[in-house]
Amino acid sequence: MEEYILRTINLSKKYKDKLIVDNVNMNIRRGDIYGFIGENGAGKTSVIRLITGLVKITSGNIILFNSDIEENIKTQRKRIGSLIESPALYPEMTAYQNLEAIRLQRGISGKQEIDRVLDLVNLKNTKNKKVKNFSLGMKQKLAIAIALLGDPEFLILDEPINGLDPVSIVEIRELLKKINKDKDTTILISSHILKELNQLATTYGVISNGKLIDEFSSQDLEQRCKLSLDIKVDDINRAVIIIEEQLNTNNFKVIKDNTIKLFDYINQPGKVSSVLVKNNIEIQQIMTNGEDLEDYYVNLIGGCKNV
Ligand SMILES: Nc1ncnc2c1ncn2[C@@H]1O[C@H](COP(=O)(O)OP(=O)(O)OP(=O)(O)O)[C@@H](O)[C@H]1O
Repeated sequence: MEEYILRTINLSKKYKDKLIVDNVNMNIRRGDIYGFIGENGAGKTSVIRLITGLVKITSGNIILFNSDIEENIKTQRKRIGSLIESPALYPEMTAYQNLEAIRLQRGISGKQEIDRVLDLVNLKNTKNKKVKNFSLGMKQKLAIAIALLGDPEFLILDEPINGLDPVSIVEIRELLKKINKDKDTTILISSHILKELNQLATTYGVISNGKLIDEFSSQDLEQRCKLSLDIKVDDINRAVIIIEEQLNTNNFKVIKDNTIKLFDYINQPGKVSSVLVKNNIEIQQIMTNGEDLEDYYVNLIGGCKNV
């Protein structure tokens, strides 16, 4: 049976009369790297704040580690490590001192935990450097190290790669993959840049105007974005037989409107149409189809280019 780390049931948040999180049903399984995508202002941070208990739910429910009772959820939240917006760092302190202060605040035992997280985020060699002299990338890595203190089972990162240079993005991506693989840490990571999540996420949730408009696995996404030759014909049953017998392929599926989605012969529409026409099949339309991830996302959220 699948084990869910988090499910939200019609999760909603209203500010004044405006519903900014609108009946969100989210499903995150153990071991998922859940890419939470949405344009600016879509509601990603608001959902994350509801999950982590920073703001009160207007209506709906959260099931966290199989628990949906408010008192238990409070306890279960201790199993979460989170980075939400920029954390308050002590600028006059080093990375080590910042982590030590937070370790003590949170009551996490063992100083060796600091070395562990500093090592993970590759900040061990910053020694006496004060945080005020850190680059944005270093500060972000320190923020992730803070979220990793105590080795949480569920890591929630709100836009952790925002504004980072490409090298830091790759580093953080590799780090997240590593802890997911080594520790089976479940990760929820939000971004408005689909391309960045694409190399990381195993599951996606897409939010737009406060509504979770889609949730799918990376395999689904690959399938949905796959290139195909779409052929609309008058007689679908015969066309299928001809494709199987004369083009020797069953790498296709029949979709709506008498259309066959053929995943072979993509660059040979002439060959496919001539075989069908020779067998008296009327071709009403033939076109290559397929989207890259960006197109897919833009289409999904209704043509919003702000991604
Ligand atoms: N405390 C608040 N009071 C009123 N409106 C709010 C509050 N917090 C957020 N909002 C509104 O809720 C909407 C969603 O904001 P949110 O920050 O969750 O989006 P987001 O997807 O995280 O965007 P971004 O990528 O820009 O961070 C926005 O329209 C925002 O103005």
